[in-house]
Amino acid sequence: MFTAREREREEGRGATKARKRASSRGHRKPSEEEDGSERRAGHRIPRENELVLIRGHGEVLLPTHPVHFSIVLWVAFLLLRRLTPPPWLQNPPPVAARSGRVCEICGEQVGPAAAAEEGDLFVACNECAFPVCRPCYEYERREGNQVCPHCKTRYRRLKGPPPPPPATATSLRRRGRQALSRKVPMASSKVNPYRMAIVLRLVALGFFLRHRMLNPAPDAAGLWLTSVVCEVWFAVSWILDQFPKWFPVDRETYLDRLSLRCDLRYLWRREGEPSRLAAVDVFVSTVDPLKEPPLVTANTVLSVLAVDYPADRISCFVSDDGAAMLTFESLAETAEFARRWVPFCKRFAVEPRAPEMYFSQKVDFLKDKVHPAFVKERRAMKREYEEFKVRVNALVAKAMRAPPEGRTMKDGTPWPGNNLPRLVYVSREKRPGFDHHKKAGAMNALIRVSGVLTNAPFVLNLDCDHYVNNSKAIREAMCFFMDPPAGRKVCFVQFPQRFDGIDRHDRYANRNTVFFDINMKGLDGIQGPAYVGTGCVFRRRALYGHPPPERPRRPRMVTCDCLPGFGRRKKKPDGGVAGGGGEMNIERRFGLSPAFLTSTLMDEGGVPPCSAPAALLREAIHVLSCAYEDKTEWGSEVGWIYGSITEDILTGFKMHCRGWRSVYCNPRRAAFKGSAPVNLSDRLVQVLRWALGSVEILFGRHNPLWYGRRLKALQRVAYVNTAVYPFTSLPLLAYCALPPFACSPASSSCRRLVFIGLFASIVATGVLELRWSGVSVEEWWRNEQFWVIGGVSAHLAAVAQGLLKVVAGVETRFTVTSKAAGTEDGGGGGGEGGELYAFKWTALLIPPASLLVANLIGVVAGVAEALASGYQSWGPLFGKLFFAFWVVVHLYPFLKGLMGREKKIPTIVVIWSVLLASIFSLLWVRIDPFVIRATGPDVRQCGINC
Ligand SMILES: O=c1ccn([C@@H]2O[C@H](COP(=O)(O)OP(=O)(O)O[C@H]3O[C@H](CO)[C@@H](O)[C@H](O)[C@H]3O)[C@@H](O)[C@H]2O)c(=O)[nH]1
Ligand SMILES: [Mn+2]
Ligand SMILES: [Zn+2]
Ligand SMILES: [Zn+2]
Repeated sequence: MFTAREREREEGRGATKARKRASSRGHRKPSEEEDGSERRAGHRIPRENELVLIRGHGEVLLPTHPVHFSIVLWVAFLLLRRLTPPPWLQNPPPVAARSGRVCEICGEQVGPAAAAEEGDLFVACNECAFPVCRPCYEYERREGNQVCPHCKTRYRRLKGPPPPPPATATSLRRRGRQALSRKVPMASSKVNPYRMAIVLRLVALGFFLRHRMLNPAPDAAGLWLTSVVCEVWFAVSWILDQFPKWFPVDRETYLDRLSLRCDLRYLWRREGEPSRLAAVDVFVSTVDPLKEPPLVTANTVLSVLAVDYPADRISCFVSDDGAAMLTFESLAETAEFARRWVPFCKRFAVEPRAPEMYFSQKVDFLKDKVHPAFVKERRAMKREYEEFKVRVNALVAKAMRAPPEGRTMKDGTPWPGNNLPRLVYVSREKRPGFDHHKKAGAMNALIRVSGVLTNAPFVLNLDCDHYVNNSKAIREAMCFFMDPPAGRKVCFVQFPQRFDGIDRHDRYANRNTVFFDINMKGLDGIQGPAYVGTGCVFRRRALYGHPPPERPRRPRMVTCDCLPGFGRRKKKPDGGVAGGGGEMNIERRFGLSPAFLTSTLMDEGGVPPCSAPAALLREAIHVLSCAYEDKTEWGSEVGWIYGSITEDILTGFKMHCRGWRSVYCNPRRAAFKGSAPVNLSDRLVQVLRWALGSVEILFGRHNPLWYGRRLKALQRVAYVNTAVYPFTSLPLLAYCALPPFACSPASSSCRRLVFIGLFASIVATGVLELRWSGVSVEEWWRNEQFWVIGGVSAHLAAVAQGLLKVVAGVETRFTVTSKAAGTEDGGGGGGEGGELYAFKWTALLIPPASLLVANLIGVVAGVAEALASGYQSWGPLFGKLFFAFWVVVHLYPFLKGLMGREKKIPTIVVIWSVLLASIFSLLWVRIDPFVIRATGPDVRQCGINC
């Protein structure tokens, strides 16, 4: 309820604060420092900390306010259906229903539950309801392997007839105690062959390396040694990548059961009794309104505010790291527009709830929507959104041209009512001389502010471009957190990153499906997925550096109005505060804000009821000051962890080290969607940043090789892989650059066998991996290609920069990726607008371009030479050609990216690469570092017996 003016009054009053604020900038001057152009020059401009609490109210559609409106509708719905819950509230459709209730073992009809009865069908497995007839079931229990053939749950003895009754509201309520989620191991028919292939590949690799080591080439020792070192490194990096994928799992959530536990009671709750769903603070980070257009952030915020969750349990905090007037003003517009948008979304249950994406969907929006008012409302809404866009874009235009007389603050009038989720704009203080720690610093500022203002026990973190695509996403996460025994050990629930607006063929592997659908599922079977920076719901306690609760307590068999193991714990904090607490300790840990310290002690979240808004606000500004974290454990033990620009990996790693587990949640409708860099240069810069962050982790305090007592072994392997993968770029470069490596190793039949075996096992693991994960061959291939492209450019640069940081202390920078505004250039699908072809010069383009040229020259020269010198040289040529070809096909998307739409390679790239390539080949011919000159006339013969 704070308007800008009130805020200024607040600030004016804080006399002590003003003293703390060093020197000249004692009061806020809305002058040229607000200017976008100055801000553009760099993000280090010291800014006053500012915080405005904006609260909107919902549009009244019915006598009740909008949140309750949907509930009222729902009650009516339930009553109409005589308390049979709506389909989405019922169990996930059992497999039986889908397959027509035919036994999956013998093909007979699945009979009735009890011999004497008609009606309900026999259900063998209470977990997944996989259709198995009673005779088959009996047989499986007596002589078979006694588990459900589908989900592998042990069959429980079914005494006599009682099958689970069909779902009714009453029975559902009784089942209210059931698990909210379930781990679904991959079908063993898919995973076991995969594991076998891995073992075979390991064996073949062993033979291959043994063969290579036992057969040195005496006349080309350098070449031989290099190749063996490279091959051993490739083998190691493969093992690091492979073994964490040994236990892949999927998960299933039961939103219906969650609803039942929380919403039904919410429905029938007494006046004033809050919902049972835990509160969630949503953090949205943005930094540069020019690269991250306000409309993108606005859409993300709108999708958060409209999420399918009780409004009083959601607060949205936007971190503006650029302290941009533009971001603030567009946010004020957004809050205003949300008053219409949110009720509309909830009333008609539209998806997604980011208006830009919603209105650009090319689907028949009338399908399945029978509500008579819908068409009219939708049209009106669309018009309003267009007007909103015009207003926001006008703000952007205004920000571009700085008025000479300086800017004035737009005055928000206080918004009456409070039916929307809270929306808070936060811009932390930054000053020269203070490291602001990039995104991690911004997130830590938000977690403190939110701790003071709302203190929800859960926190959702989103990048400004990652909007909520599935309005039930937060509920999905709650299915894991609120599951009594297992949920208490869960520190975060990570959703995969999915993207809009990527070109159809995903030329630069932006979707990252191999990572999100293979590696992450593998990790989920060990200790849990890594945190990837966005689309992640945290337990606040885990962010505060607490370890997981020690002994998981059995769920209490209690009356249904209590949530076992959740919310009613009356115990003291789990001794997480190092050394068991004490005021001194917790101050040293969290800093000197009494309000914040109090909030960390609130076991179930929330702020003390007596706190006055003005005092809270003052305290919120205090915890935003840039010196707040001095001599505290922020960034080292608490909150987002500093020291790497991939703060995400490090933050998740730290939690896993403390013994927490995380969960990977992959609902059918993607939970969140974001934008990815579209053109080659941006993509390379992004990959460079990630790789550099990894190198920083490797050289930092949190080296996964030894850090972390409670990290599981395979999880450690995965983190080691994350930290060392950029180094694979070195052998990769060697392999791509030295064609003579290509000497065919196949001369004796035994060697040939080893080679073929290796090759076959590589193909087999690949194919089987794709089979269990459902990733397509094209996606896999793009990933391989980009592994080479990124490897010989971005990863290489990352290794160099990382070493520079270690040796010379050169600080690393966070280059934000540009986000396309809206979906104009093909957003929802396609994305083949100008952006894809945009060419931006970066030095990262040089190495792959040189390699491309060198290998193309190699192919031509090789063929020419072979033609000149006759038959006998075709053998070795084949090997050379093979590898040159391998390099060229991998770099092909890179070539396409270079050529742009006009299919012309920019001159500068041509010059550079031809130069480098010719220097390189000259060196190669002249000096020939590896090949000791052979005696014969054929001087350029390769040293290895070929
Ligand atoms: O000083 C900074 C720099 C960045 N950001 C925010 O960080 C987010 C991620 O930046 P982006 O340029 O989109 O990077 P991506 O490579 O797309 O992001 C991935 O990788 C990052 C780590 O490198 C993670 O932080 C992100 O969550 C993850 O989505 C954006 O919301 C930015 O606004 C800040 O808040 N402050
Ligand atoms: Mn991003
Ligand atoms: Zn059968
Ligand atoms: Zn089953």
